[in-house]
This record gives sequence, C-alpha cells and structure tokens, in this order.
Amino acid sequence: MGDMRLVVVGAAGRMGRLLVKAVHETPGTVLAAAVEREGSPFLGRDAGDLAGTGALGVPVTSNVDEAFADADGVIDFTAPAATVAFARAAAEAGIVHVVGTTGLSEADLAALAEAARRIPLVQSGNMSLGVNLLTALVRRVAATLGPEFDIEVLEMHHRMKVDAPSGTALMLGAAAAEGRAVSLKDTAVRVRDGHTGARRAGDIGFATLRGGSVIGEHTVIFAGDGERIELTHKADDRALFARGAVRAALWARERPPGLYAMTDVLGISAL
Ligand SMILES: NC(=O)C1=CN([C@@H]2O[C@H](COP(=O)(O)OP(=O)(O)OC[C@H]3O[C@@H](n4cnc5c(N)ncnc54)[C@H](OP(=O)(O)O)[C@@H]3O)[C@@H](O)[C@H]2O)C=CC1
Ligand SMILES: O=C(O)C1=N[C@H](C(=O)O)C[C@H](O)C1
Repeated sequence: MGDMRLVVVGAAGRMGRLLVKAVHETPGTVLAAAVEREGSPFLGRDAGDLAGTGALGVPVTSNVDEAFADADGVIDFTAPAATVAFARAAAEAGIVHVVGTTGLSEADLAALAEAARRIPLVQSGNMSLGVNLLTALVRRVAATLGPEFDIEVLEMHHRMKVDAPSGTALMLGAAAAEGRAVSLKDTAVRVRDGHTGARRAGDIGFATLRGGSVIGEHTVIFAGDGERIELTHKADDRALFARGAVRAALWARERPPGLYAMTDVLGISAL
C-alpha cells in the first residue's frame, strides 16, 4: 500500500495549519489537497507556506469534489455544518473521515453515523492520549464513588473558542454519567445563572472559562463532604491533537466502514 493521500479541510485554521504540518512530517502520509470555503482569502495560497513547512506545491482550493476524488482520507477540524457536508462528500468518495470538530448537535452526530455506514469515520472531541485515558479514569472513579460525591467538569480555553462546553468536557461528562449508569442528557447542568436553588443530587455540572491563549484545560471534580478528588488534563501544544488525528487516519485506513472513537485508535476502549 502506498502513502495515504490526505486532504486537510479548514487548512488555514489554527488546527488546519498544524494538520498540514503533521501530515507532511508523518511517514506514510502525504498532503493530497488543502480545502477552505468559497470566498476564503486563503484560496490559491500554498498550504505549506501557511503551515510554515515551506511550499508543498498544494494550493488551497474550495473544490471539495476534486480534492476528495484523488484522496484516501480527509481530516476535518472545521465547524459543525461544514463537517456534516464533508461527511456526506467523504461517504460519496469512499474515503476515511477523521472528525475533530466540536459543538456537534445530536442531528449532526446522526449525520456522521449515517456516513459511517459507508466509510471508516473516527470522531472525537479530543485526539490526545491523555484525555482519552482520563475518560477511562473518570468512568472508574464515578462508578466507585457514591452519589454523595457531586461531579463538576471545569474547562478553560482560549478567547477564540466558539462552542461551550468544550467537546472534551462533554466527553468527560459522558464518561462520568456512564460510570454512574445514568444518562448525561438527564443529569447535565450546562449553565447556571441567577437564583438556581440548591444543587440537585446526581447532577453533572459544567463550568466554562474563556480567555487568552489557553490551549485546553479540563478538570473533573468529585466533591464530597470534607474531601475532594480532582482529575486534570492540560494540553501544552495543539500539535498533539494534529498528530493524533493523522494517527487516526492511518489506523482507519485498515478498518471496515464504521463509527470509531479515538479510544479505539489508541487501543484503550476496553479500559
Ligand atoms: N478534537 C480535537 O482534538 C480538537 C478539536 N478542535 C476543534 O476543531 C475545530 C476547529 O478549531 P480551530 O482550528 O481552533 O478553529 P479555526 O476557526 O481556527 O479553524 C476552522 C477552519 O475551518 C474553516 N472552515 C469553516 N467552514 C468551512 C467550510 N465549509 N469549508 C472549508 N473550510 C471551512 C474556517 O474558515 P473560516 O475562518 O473562513 O470560517 C477555518 O479556517 C473546533 O470545533 C475545535 O473545537 C480543536 C482542537 C483539538
Ligand atoms: O477549540 C479548541 O481549541 C479545542 N477544542 C477541543 C474541545 O472542544 O474540547 C479540544 C481541545 O480542548 C482544544
């Protein structure tokens, strides 16, 4: 099998540029195309120049059909509506789709599951080993501690982030709910404001901080009477997520159609 030809969509974004670099630097992958939306000021610019690798001879294009036709996979850290459209196009082209986009609605996730009937699709709100390992720890702790421990998920990100709670916070909340054998939908408190009344037993709370250049920090707090356990992950470098996504693409190339998580890619889904 030759090098995996990968398209990076959203190639001029914060993650897109790092993804172009990671594809270029990873043995066994090559940048097939770089996509931005129609009207983007980056169309025609060399993707490597934007990513800081030096020119790669890959001009940014808005022609998705052409880009996907000559590729084995697409890596997508864009926005929910774009990701749903890219999933349909990837399914049409029969290529791997790796989705890092967060802020996806139930309907968006259903559209990804539909595409995954035809192609291997890896979706995760966080592509790092640390966070995916943390989900297993959170599930375990939540299963061990009784309901007398209140669970709160605290996250902080840079000032440019547009969705809340973060995809990672929701993954961690879902892990806590799974550990307690309850539904996150029924227990999540995503916002608090005004006279909220006392905390309802069993709620899983979320708190969102935004500011500066923080890449991504998450803490799951188990607060009991007289003691507190805090499990924290801090990302120091966004390139970590890009490397994880390229790893996911290579892994998915060998898999049948299906919807996969990063824990599958990392081989820790049984933890
Ligand atoms: N799963 C993970 O490990 C991680 C996930 N993320 C997630 O990745 C996403 C992107 O984050 P980030 O890079 O910081 O955001 P940016 O806004 O910097 O980048 C998004 C890029 O996608 C482009 N884009 C949007 N719509 C389309 C479209 N229809 N066609 C082509 N390009 C499009 C944007 O272009 P324009 O500016 O013109 O809209 C922009 O260049 C977010 O959802 C974020 O939460 C981030 C880090 C890690
Ligand atoms: O938007 C970001 O930057 C990040 N988004 C992801 C999320 O929503 O959890 C992952 C990471 O924390 C950075």
